[in-house]
Amino acid sequence: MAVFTPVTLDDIGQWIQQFPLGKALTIKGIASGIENSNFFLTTERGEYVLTIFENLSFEQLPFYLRLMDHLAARGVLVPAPVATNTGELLASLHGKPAAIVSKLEGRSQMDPQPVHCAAVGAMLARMHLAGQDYPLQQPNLRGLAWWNETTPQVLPYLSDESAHLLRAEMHFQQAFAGCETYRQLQQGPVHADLFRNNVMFDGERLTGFFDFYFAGCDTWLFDVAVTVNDWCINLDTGVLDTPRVRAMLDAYHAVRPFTAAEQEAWQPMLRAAALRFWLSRLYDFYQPREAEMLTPHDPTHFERILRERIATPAPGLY
Ligand SMILES: Nc1ncnc2c1ncn2[C@@H]1O[C@H](COP(=O)(O)OP(=O)(O)OP(=O)(O)O)[C@@H](O)[C@H]1O
Ligand SMILES: N[C@@H](CCO)C(=O)O
Repeated sequence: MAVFTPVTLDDIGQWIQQFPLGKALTIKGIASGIENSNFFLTTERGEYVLTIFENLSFEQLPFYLRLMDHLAARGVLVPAPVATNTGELLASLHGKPAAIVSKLEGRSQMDPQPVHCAAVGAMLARMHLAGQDYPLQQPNLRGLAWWNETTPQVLPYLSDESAHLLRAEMHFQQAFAGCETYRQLQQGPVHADLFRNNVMFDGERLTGFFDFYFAGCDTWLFDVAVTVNDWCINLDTGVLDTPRVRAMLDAYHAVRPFTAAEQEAWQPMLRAAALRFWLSRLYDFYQPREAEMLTPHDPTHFERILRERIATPAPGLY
């Protein structure tokens, strides 16, 4: 469990009054999650999720919360932040930024079938389109600049073979990010971490995307690649499962058709998406933060996926 900042009902008795939610009735720490402290909160008005942000600042957070607000207002299924009585989406709790968002129904689908992948693909395309007129700008903070900064910090811990792969892939991705095809890719706000544990389903019905705290402005294709690399693979080998890949890409394409530049960039983008999570998992593994009972994710999973994407071409976008 990772509740970094404990909160009791007593702590929030007064605090909750700044929201139009009535009295707080129950609060319960949520066991999963490695970035923030999350709680299920029941008030007189309903069920919500309270998040205390452990790493993001008051300056950084409006980008994420206003994005969720923007998307929710346009019918994309995401948690809607609850504004305070003075219209703020953020409040301070135990000296840290905190927000209350609506609670999504359902649970994560950790063994997705093509029907789930299709629902995710269609909603992802809707999200990209709905984000087009989002006025705030923030780069993907886990993009190429962060990879450049992080690579030398993790290289000393790697075997020769893995270090060679990391160096070679960084060269490849630097060239890719500078090429003409890359420049033609559509960009906008992206989720950037749309793994199975960040989507809720009620049976086959998608009820929402959540955990937007890695979102930023990046290519839409990067978002698609991150999502395919988690939803549409054999988890033991990293090999893509064609029926799930097709279901996700076809459903996306039906809402927001992929472009020729995106088709050309697809194979390197799948590698970029694998590299991003290999690097962040290496970083978390070798530079662990202090946290209660925190288990870092396994970096070798994404090393395996990266090797597989280099070795085997993925099905095309369309
Ligand atoms: N809006 C929501 N509705 C319902 N459940 C939610 C919501 N937000 C978070 N949760 C629950 O809280 C858990 C942890 O949330 P979240 O994934 O955002 O945490 P995190 O610390 O950012 O973790 P990580 O980055 O590892 O995914 C989720 O697995 C989910 O069960
Ligand atoms: N989805 C990330 C964790 C951060 O949300 C990972 O699996 O490495």
